[in-house]
Amino acid sequence: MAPTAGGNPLRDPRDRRLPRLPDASALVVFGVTGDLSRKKLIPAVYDLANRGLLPPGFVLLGFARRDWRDDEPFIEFARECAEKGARTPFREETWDRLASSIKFVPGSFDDDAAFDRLAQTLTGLEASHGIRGNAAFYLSIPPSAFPVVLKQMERTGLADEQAAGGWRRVVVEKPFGHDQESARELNSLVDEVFGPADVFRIDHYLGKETVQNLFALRFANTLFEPIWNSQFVDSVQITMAEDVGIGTRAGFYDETGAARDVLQNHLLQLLALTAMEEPVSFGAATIRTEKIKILRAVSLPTDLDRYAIRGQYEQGWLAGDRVTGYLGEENIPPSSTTETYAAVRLGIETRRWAGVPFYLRTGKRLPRRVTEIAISFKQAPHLPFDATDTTDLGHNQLVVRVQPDEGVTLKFGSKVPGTAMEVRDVAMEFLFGEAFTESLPEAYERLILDVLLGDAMLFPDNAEVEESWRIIDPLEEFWAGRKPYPYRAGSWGPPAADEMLARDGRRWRRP
Ligand SMILES: NC(=O)C1=CN([C@@H]2O[C@H](COP(=O)(O)OP(=O)(O)OC[C@H]3O[C@@H](n4cnc5c(N)ncnc54)[C@H](OP(=O)(O)O)[C@@H]3O)[C@@H](O)[C@H]2O)C=CC1
Ligand SMILES: O=C1O[C@H](COP(=O)(O)O)[C@@H](O)[C@H](O)[C@H]1O
Repeated sequence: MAPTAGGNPLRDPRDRRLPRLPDASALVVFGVTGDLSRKKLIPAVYDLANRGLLPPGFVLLGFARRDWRDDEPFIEFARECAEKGARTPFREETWDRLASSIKFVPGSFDDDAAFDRLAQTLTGLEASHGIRGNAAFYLSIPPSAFPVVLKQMERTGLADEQAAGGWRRVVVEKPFGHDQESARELNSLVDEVFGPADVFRIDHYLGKETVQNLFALRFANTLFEPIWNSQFVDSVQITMAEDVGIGTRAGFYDETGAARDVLQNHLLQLLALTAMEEPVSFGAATIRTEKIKILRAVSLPTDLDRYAIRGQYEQGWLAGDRVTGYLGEENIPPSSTTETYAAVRLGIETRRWAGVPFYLRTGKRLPRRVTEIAISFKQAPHLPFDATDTTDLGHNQLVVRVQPDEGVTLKFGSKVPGTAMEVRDVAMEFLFGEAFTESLPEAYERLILDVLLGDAMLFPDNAEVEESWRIIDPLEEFWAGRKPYPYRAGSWGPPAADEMLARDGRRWRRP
């Protein structure tokens, strides 16, 4: 058996399908009553328990400002979240097992005594649940609270592995900073309190199976590599469209906007995975090395006025329902200029990608929820057909559908049956749901498990985060003080975004 770089050479490759079980440990969730925790984290913990992927001696420890004197109300709260949000069926047997390892500590982030109680509770879990000093701290809290919670952990020694006698890790939610400078400050604080190897900056898009499939598609096949470059690729479009509005997250969203919320992280990560070179092996360091090279090579258009478009939704119709405009949403100031849509043309200054535009767009209240990467290939250099109009012919396209309808589509020209030599585009489809019996796990299941296992491969590092802000900061500076273009809820964004592509002789794909 050939040795694999970075892994155990004696390991049978088939063993990779066997589940890995983390050490006995506690997952401490700050902000456990918040939106993310209710909808994603608690259900993901339940799903992991249901799949038998949590170790004996696992504890879920919630920290929040609720007047819950003992564990019971939190256990009830967590049960509701699991029943509502879990992907796998709700089973009393799984729940009973999990419920016996659910704990709660009430407190506010500025309350020293609460953090002291948290530290004591963790120490006590050694005797009651045998967690061996292992704990991961998940900061599912407003980004403005990251520093105070990190400082509390430093003060109480919660991050101190030697004192704990086990591992200590921290998971920091996005957005990581507000710009490059604040990201740098946060990076130095978090790396100082925990040590760089114990910091897991989460970007849940990397936990999606369909995003990881980019590695397989690109590096497990010979088919695509020879054409994955500027000689054959005309352009790349990365779309993350949402039909939802801002929901109950007005305070967070109005301070953040679409570019900081998802362009800086999810979309730039998708760009990096699409464009990066093959890593020498599959590990955190090697993958990060390739991603950072791409992020460093990203260039912004000189003409931001034409190639960086942002918008804000106005009232409109979605799936037959009338929906309010952004300025009419609860708790949004009527004069807000925060964008809910952003589109930009980026370049990648490398030999492989020189001259290939990467168009990125994201928006709320667009017609449907869809995330995809569409790679458009150049037209064949010669078309031997007697057709009057060949402009639309033979633009092959490979579309990686991240969600929904997870899969890959290959578009190519085919002869239309009949006596004439008429060619029309057809599509060849691969659907995860049809090809595999295994269902797709939620991103947070995979990422929480990886944190407990100490596997940082799917987590961006500090350099990636800072480099991403290097790309976003000039956009934010350019947009500051300018009003976003309005667009109707239920439309595909402001007309200025269509004009941006039309200027280049292209148009957005309608997914
Ligand atoms: N929601 C989502 O879909 C996503 C969120 N994220 C990120 O996850 C993080 C959490 O987001 P989200 O859950 O939406 O935010 P929420 O505002 O819904 O929740 C924040 C949580 O933090 C608690 N909290 C706030 N201030 C304090 C304080 N001073 N002391 C103690 N607890 C406090 C809140 O408690 P209380 O209820 O008492 O106010 C609540 O439990 C953010 O960084 C966000 O950017 C990332 C991706 C998606
Ligand atoms: O990070 C975020 O992602 C969600 C969308 O996530 P998805 O997995 O459902 O595509 C987005 O709604 C939110 O604004 C953003 O913070």
